[in-house]
Amino acid sequence: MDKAAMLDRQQHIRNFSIVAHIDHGKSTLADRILEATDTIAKRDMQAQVLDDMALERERGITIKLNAVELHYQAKNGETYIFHLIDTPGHVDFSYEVSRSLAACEGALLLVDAAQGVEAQTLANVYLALDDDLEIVPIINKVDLPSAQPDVVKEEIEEMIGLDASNAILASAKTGLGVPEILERIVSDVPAPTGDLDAPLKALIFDSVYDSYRGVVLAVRIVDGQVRVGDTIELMSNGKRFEVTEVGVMSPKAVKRDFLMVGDVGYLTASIKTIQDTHVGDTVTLADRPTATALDGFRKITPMVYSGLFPVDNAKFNDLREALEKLQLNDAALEFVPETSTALGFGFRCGFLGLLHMDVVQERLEREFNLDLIMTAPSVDYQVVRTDGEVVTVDNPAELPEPSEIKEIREPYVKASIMVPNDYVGPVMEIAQRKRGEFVTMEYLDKYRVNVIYNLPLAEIIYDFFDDLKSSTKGYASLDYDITGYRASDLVKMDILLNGDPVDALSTIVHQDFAYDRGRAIVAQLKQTIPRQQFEIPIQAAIGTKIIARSTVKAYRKNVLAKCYGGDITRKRKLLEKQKAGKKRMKAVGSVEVPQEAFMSILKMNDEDTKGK
Ligand SMILES: Nc1nc2c(ncn2[C@@H]2O[C@H](COP(=O)(O)OP(=O)(O)OP(=O)(O)O)[C@@H](O)[C@H]2O)c(=O)[nH]1
Repeated sequence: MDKAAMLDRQQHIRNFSIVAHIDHGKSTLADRILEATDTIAKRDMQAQVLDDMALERERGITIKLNAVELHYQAKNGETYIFHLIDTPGHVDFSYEVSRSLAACEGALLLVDAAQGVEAQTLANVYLALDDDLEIVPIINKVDLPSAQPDVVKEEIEEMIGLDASNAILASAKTGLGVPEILERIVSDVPAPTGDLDAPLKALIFDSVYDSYRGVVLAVRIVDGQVRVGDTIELMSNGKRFEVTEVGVMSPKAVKRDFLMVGDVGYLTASIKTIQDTHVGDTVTLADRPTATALDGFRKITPMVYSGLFPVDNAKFNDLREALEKLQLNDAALEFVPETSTALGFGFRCGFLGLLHMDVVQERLEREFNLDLIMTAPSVDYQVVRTDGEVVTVDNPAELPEPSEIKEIREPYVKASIMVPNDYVGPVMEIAQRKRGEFVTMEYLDKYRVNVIYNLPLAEIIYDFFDDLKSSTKGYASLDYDITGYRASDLVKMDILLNGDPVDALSTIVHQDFAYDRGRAIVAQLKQTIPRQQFEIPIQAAIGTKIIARSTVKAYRKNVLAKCYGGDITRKRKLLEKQKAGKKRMKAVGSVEVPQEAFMSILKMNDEDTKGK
C-alpha cells in the first residue's frame, strides 16, 4: 500500500466503543452491527459473538475486552473501517472500560428506554467524556411496551448534560435504528489523528496468552506503523522482540502485513514471559523509537481479598502459572503466596469485587482444570499498632494480637444508589442496616432519586447489591468510590473446630455484630460440615472468649458397618462414593471441611437479610 492509500485509509477509520449500564443491550447491539456489516453471515451468528469465552456466554455479562474490525459501505458510497471495542458494564469492571476507551475516538451511549440512565451509565459516560470522546446517544429497546424514550431523552440532558435531541431511537432486538447508527458513526466519530510517518507509538490495551504464539498483545496504533519482522521495544522495561505476526480480529484473527496509525489489532512477537508485558505500556520500534511514552493507565487497586488454595497441595505451581496467565489480561488481579496452617500453600489474591472474584475462580477451574478452596473475602484494614506503626492487613489471620492494636481502620466508600422515588424507603433501610451514614438525597428528575451514603466497604462487598436489587424490584443501580479509611470498633473472630482455631475461617467483624454473626456462622458451619466418626464442636471466639458454639454429631453408624460379611463390590462402591464426596474437602486437622464452609460468612449474610 503506498503512502497516499494509507493516508486515505486513515481518514476512513472509525474507532468506537459502546458504553452502557449492564443489560441495556450492548452485546445485542454489537451483534446487530456485526450482522449489518456482514462481518459474520447471519447463519454463522452465535448469539453474542463478542462475549467469546464460554463463561461469558453462560453468565451473560461481558468480562473481557475485545476489538473487532468491520467494513461498512456508507450511503456516500465509500467504505469505512470500523473498530468496535467492547467494554464490560458491571460495576466491578469500570477500570477495564477506561482501558477500552483509551483506544477510541467515539462512544455510542446506549440507554435502555424503559430503565433510563443508571449509575453505570453515568460512571461510564463520564469516563468517555474525560477522554474527550465524541458521544452518540442511542435509546435502545424502544420496542418494549414500557419504553419511554422522551423521558429518557430528558434524563440524558438533565443528568449527563448531553444534547439528546438527535438521540437515535433503536431496538437492538429488532434492528430498528441500526442503519442510522452506522451512518452516525461515520459522520460523528472523528477519524484518528496520529502521524503515519512518526516513529511507532502503540498502546497495549489488552493481552492474552496463547500456548502457540506466546503473548498476544491487543494494540491501538497511535502513530506510525509496524510490520512483521520489525524489532519492537516495550517502553516500560526496554525489552525487545521481533514481530512474528500482526492482524485484526474480524471477528476471528485475520493476518495482515502491517498495522498503521489508527488501527486497532493484535501483535505477536514470541513474547514468552508473561511478566514482560503490561497493559497500558507503549510499544515502539527498537531502531527508531518514539520520544515519549503514552500516559498509560492509572494503577487500580483491588478492593476484596481472598485466599486461594489448591485442594491438592501438589498443584500449587499449576495454580501459580494459571494466575500469571490470567493476570495478563486482567491487570486488576493481584496475588502473593500465602501459607495457612489449615489449608497449606496457596495465594492471597486481590479482586475488584465479588463478581470479579467469582469469575477468576471459575476461569481457574474451567480453563486450567484446578480444584480450589477459596476463603471468605476480606477488605484491607489499616491497623495502628500501640507502637504507632501502621500496617495493612488484608488477611484476618494476620491481625496482630489485641494487646498490640491501638486502632483498626476500615475502608469506606461513598455510594450513590439511584432508584425510583417509591423505593427510597427500602434503600435507606438496607443502607442503615449495613452501618451506612446518610449523606444526601438528590432528586434527579420527576421519577428518580440519587441516594448517597457513606458505607463501610466490608458491608457492601458481600450482598449489598443483591439486597438492593431484590428490595427495589431490580430498579436500584449502584456506583461507589473509595473515600478513605475510618477507625471502627472491629474485632477478630476466630472459629475453632474440634478445639483448634482454623486460620482460614477467621474474620474481622464489627463489635456490635459479633455475637449475631458468630451464632450465624456456627449454625451455618454445622450444616455444611458433614458428620464424621467423632463429635466435632464448632466454636466462635473473640480472643479467649467463646461467643457461640454448636456441635456436629458423630455418625450413628459406620458406613461400612453394614457390609461386614457382605459382598466386596458393595463395599468398594460405598468407599468410592465417599471418595467422590470428598473431592472438594480439605482435611483441617482431624476434620474434613468442604469448600462451602469457607464461604459460610457470605451465606450467613444471606440469612441475616432474610430476617432469620
Ligand atoms: N426488547 C428488547 N430487548 C433487548 C433489546 N436489546 C437487548 N435486549 C435484551 O436485553 C438483555 C440484555 O442485553 P445484552 O446485550 O446482553 O446487554 P449488555 O448491555 O451487553 O450486558 P453486559 O454484556 O452484561 O454488559 C438481553 O436479554 C437482550 O435480549 C431491545 O432492543 N429490545
